[in-house]
Amino acid sequence: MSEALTILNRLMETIQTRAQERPAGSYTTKLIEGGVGKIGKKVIEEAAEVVEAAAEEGAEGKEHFTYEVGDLLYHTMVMMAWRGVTLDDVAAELGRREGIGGLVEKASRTQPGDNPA
Ligand SMILES: N=c1c2ncn([C@@H]3O[C@H](COP(=O)(O)OP(=O)(O)OP(=O)(O)O)[C@@H](O)[C@H]3O)c2ncn1[C@@H]1O[C@H](COP(=O)(O)O)[C@@H](O)[C@H]1O
Repeated sequence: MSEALTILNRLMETIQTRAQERPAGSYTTKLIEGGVGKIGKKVIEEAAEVVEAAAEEGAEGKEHFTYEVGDLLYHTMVMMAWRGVTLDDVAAELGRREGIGGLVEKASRTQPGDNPA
């Protein structure tokens, strides 16, 4: 397994354990106990910060963008744990989509007479 996947798996395990055991003094516990409202607020906030940082130029901008993507991934993974969805579940969904172009998939959902987006 790549180093990146090892770290993502380890982080997910930590988050899932926090979600089960709810230790005091854990930020993950606070998020999980706040439910979809609290976690969702952070996911939206971090997504906006990712978009903002993506426009920043240079090596510093890239570093900031990478930092914000880390925040977004962490908070999305907390939402997954709260919802009982695993990394394997999401990977399986992405695997199911492999080879199906986005535009082809969209066309398959579009009914004749629909207003093209
Ligand atoms: N990867 C992360 C991680 N990434 C980001 N964060 C936290 O996410 C928050 C990001 O929110 P902001 O940048 O908006 O900072 P803030 O203003 O302090 O946040 P708010 O108080 O407004 O929610 C910060 O508190 C970060 O520390 C994380 N907190 C925890 N982890 C991982 O989760 C593990 C368990 O953490 P605890 O549950 O806290 O023990 C840690 O060992 C890490 O591996």
